[in-house]
Amino acid sequence: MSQSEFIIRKPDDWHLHLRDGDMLKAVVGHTSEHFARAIIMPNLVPPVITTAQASEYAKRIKAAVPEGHKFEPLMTLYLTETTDLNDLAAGAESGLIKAVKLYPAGATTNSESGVRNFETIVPILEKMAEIGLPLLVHGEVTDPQIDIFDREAVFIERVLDPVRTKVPELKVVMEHVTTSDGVDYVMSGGDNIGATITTHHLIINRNAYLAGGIKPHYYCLPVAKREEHRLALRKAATSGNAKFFLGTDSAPHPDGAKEAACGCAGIYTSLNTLSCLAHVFEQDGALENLEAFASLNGPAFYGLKPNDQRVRFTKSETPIAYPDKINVQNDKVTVFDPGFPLFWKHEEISTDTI
Ligand SMILES: NC(=O)N[C@@H](CC(=O)O)C(=O)O
Ligand SMILES: [Zn+2]
Ligand SMILES: [Zn+2]
Repeated sequence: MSQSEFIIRKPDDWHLHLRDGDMLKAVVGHTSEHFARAIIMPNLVPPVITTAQASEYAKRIKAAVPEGHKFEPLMTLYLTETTDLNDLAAGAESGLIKAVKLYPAGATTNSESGVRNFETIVPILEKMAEIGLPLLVHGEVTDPQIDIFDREAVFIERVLDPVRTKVPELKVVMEHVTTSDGVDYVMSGGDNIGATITTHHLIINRNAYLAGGIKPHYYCLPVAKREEHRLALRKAATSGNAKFFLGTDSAPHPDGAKEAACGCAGIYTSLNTLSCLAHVFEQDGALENLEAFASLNGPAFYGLKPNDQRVRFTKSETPIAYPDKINVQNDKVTVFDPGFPLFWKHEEISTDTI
């Protein structure tokens, strides 16, 4: 399909790191400008474990949203082995808590308070299944014996599948799926499993951070895999299949923390994500499925209505300009460089005109 303009419902981001304090203030506008809602990751330091903490964090996010933007943070709790089941159920009941995030301890940024023994959380998962609260998983094992490129596939076999067999009614989202193994597992898993796919995993493979010098701004977790896996993700995302939806996993770190001997994992994509996605979907001849991926499949999985607002995408003749870095206090955050120029602009339009 060759076209230079199209309109979709306003997208949501089903996996987002906003951080806190100065970083939150610096980044939230890049999301709230183009997304109506986002699932907010709870891996702060200290993590967001209780409903009261989530409620306070939601207030700080709302206070940081620039004037004129309408944005709803969808709050999550960080699952620990000592999470209070009653607090979690009450948080869900109140409507504030939309999901619970499982980090295997040590798997990624700020995951030290995560879960070591998966048996301990079974009663919590049973309660979540009962009340229909989704479990969001960072799907990688932490066993040092397992090669980092295999950690997602081994997580499915050792943790995810046994958990789903034990608690079959549990709704699960495999966050930032990166392998064909993950895509196949989700595809064959019935209605109560879905997956988010990031923008960057649709664009980069492992050469991006390893070939021609080490490139810390393409380093994230799960690490981008071989090209065949990227292609499997592209196929899943652009197919329109309701199980797959956008979760940018935009994860800002100051440059100083990434350009280091032990650099942090995370790629900052909020600022140019929608232009990148339009490029990807156009390349794959699937612009008609961008709305499903970015605006329809996520709400359907979460049992929410899609947004009423509309966004118009227009393809410009010349590449669009965007900053390669943003300022945060005394440091910078590098914006994701897709490696090709971007031509798709987008703006919210008045619904009276459609
Ligand atoms: N994706 C990342 O590489 N980093 C995320 C954590 C996560 O989502 O695993 C972060 O919080 O920085
Ligand atoms: Zn993660
Ligand atoms: Zn993340």
